[in-house]
Amino acid sequence: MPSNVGTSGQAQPATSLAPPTEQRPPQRERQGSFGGSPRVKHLKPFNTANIKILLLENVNETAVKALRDQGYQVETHAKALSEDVLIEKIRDIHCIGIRSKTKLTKKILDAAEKLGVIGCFCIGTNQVDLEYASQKGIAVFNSPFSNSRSVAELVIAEIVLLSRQLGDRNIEMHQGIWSKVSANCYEIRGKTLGIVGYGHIGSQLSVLAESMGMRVRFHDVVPLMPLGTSKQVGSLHELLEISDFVSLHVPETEETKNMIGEHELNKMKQGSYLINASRGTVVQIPALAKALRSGHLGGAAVDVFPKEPAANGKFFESELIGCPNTLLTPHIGGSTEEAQSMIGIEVSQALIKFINNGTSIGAVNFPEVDLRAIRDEENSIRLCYTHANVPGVLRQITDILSEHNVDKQFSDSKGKIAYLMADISDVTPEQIQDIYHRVSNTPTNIVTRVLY
Ligand SMILES: NC(=O)C1=CN([C@@H]2O[C@H](COP(=O)(O)OP(=O)(O)OC[C@H]3O[C@@H](n4cnc5c(N)ncnc54)[C@H](O)[C@@H]3O)[C@@H](O)[C@H]2O)C=CC1
Ligand SMILES: O=C(O)C(=O)COP(=O)(O)O
Repeated sequence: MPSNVGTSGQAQPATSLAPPTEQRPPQRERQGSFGGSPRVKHLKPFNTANIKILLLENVNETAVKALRDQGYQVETHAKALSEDVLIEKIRDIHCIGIRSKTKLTKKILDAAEKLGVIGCFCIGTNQVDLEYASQKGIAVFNSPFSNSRSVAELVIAEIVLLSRQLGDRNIEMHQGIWSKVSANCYEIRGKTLGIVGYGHIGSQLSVLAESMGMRVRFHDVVPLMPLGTSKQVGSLHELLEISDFVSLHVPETEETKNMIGEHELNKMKQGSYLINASRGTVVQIPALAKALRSGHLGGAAVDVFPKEPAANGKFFESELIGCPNTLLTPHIGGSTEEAQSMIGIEVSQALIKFINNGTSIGAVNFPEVDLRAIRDEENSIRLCYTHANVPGVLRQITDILSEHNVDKQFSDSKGKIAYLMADISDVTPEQIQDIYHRVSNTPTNIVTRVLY
């Protein structure tokens, strides 16, 4: 992170922590003071132009604008970068924004010398080594539901398309073939939709499907409130056996990898349909291709693949190409103007709050910590301390801060790490330097930042 946003125990020069008044950011806006409530300080890093942000995979303009408006240096790329280029680029940056394609592995994160925060401008965070990121004190944010509606609408369309074999009819017409058939074409009214994973997308789909007259059943690993007249069933196998359509909406985890293979496909009804807009690894593609070619399944719609091309125009290969009544889409479930614009706003705001204020609310791999606004006083600071979650740390911090006026403090832990925020008033530049130096040199330090 930038000069005043220290990393891993490296003491920063005094000037970077306590700039002279004339070097401070312009006087910040002040919050309205109903009933004489105290003015609040809008924290900002010392020099926002020092903060370098790399945005990949065509992250929406709403995010680019919001981040540039903060004064950060923002570099954008329309595509994912190759591993070699990414390793080079990530070395020097403080924040990276990605979508579902960029894999932030241990190797890549190890190359990132200053990285403090990652923004996934999508729902899935499986492309990031979350545990390793937290060990390195890197917070990861995503957009948990801004594209859920777009995915649910796509699936509704696919249910109708599959049921009427529209994909195949469309291909035939473009080849000049007139083939008017009604055999094995159905209305969706009264058919059973089986949803696997009844979270944001699955439950939204449930509501839309019922409004089209479908009967909805779902399977999830946790008991959930069924919406409308839908019902949760006892097991995945039970769901597969009773459904005319099965739609997958689970995250990529160890448990969901290869969740649908030959055995599961055989459990599905003769002539039923499978839809996968979750993650490519959830379905075993050779088994699905076999079930489609044999006619056991009536069709499938697949939006996500175990291996996806890195960019538009690159070659796509799959055993599913040419299978009957099979709709293949290039991972566009969340690709609508509405979703991308909302995601851009939501994730950029989370990144700005973390960089400027230390707020980790909404982080997927970090303890969620926030403090009410800091008092607008010249000599007040906010300490943000990410540390190993072991006994005795708070005692050390209390010792260091005991000579100062701690206005408020909050800390929380998640797994192996913990995160503490403390607002301290009436500190001189020398004292700020001393606090920073002592805290960042504690044996449990992962990242220490001082904001003002
Ligand atoms: N195709 C696309 O463009 C998009 C794909 N996605 C994918 O869809 C996934 C689901 O998204 P949301 O609904 O927002 O997630 P969510 O987290 O709201 O819901 C996921 C649900 O799956 C359940 N679940 C987890 N493991 C399970 C298992 N083994 N068996 C049954 N249920 C299980 C969870 O309990 C949860 O209720 C995302 O993780 C992402 O990978 C999301 C957005 C766009
Ligand atoms: O939101 C998700 O998890 C998605 O899969 C959408 O990914 P994308 O932003 O289109 O790369």
